[in-house]
Amino acid sequence: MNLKAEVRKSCLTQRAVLGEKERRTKSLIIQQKLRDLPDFQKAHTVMLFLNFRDEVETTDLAEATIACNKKLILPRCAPKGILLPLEVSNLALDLEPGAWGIREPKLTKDEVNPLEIDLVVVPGAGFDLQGNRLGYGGGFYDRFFMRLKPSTPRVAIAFECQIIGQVPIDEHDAKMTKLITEKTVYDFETIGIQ
Ligand SMILES: Nc1nc2c(c(=O)[nH]1)N(C=O)[C@@H](CNc1ccc(C(=O)N[C@@H](CCC(=O)O)C(=O)O)cc1)CN2
Ligand SMILES: Nc1ncnc2c1ncn2[C@@H]1O[C@H](COP(=O)(O)OP(=O)(O)OP(=O)(O)O)[C@@H](O)[C@H]1O
Repeated sequence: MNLKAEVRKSCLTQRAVLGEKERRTKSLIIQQKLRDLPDFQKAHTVMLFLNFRDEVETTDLAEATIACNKKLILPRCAPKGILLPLEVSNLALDLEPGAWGIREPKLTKDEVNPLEIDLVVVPGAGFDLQGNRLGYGGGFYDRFFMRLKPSTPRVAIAFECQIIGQVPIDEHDAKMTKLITEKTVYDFETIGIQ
């Protein structure tokens, strides 16, 4: 197994240790921290993801985004590692089980221009405190980040137990601007500015 795959496995094993109840409680805290962020409050168009497997739960956040009249964008996996950003206005009507059983927008939903997105909330298997991210190995988000405005915040959400000393990185791996856990908000933009 290569290094990324090995580290990914270890991060996912750590995350799986959390019980259902613990994950629910921590997820509520993380979602609230995200809602408190100026990046979120200022944003008109927010791209979230809907959780699968043992990820931070995000359904409440998605509902809240719609309820405060923001444009909600959710990703749909397309061939060749492409992520389609589709607009969702109703979680009960606009979704279907997609790739890997992830709740994804139906293909009939409108595709938005990535340049219009004000904030991207990012999932991941593991993170380090230099802002590096390890995903599931599809390369979906790294390809997608290249289509955003460079100034669009990329805010990862994860449990504290998914943080490791150093994420193995390649040239194409984009850094996060922030990472929210149940413990705190790590801000990687200010690094090097102080
Ligand atoms: N909730 C959520 N949605 C998301 C992501 C995510 O991380 N979380 N993604 C973030 O990118 C994309 C989906 N990416 C995925 C990439 C790989 C596998 C997967 O199961 N891969 C195989 C191993 C493949 C291999 O080793 O080559 C597996 O784990 O069995 C699942 C999702 C888009 N949507
Ligand atoms: N911007 C890119 N352009 C071309 N290929 C890319 C790009 N980003 C990633 N890839 C390719 O995609 C594959 C998976 O990359 P990587 O392991 O970094 O994915 P990941 O960040 O873990 O996955 P994800 O973003 O789907 O959660 C690698 O083979 C990598 O070379």
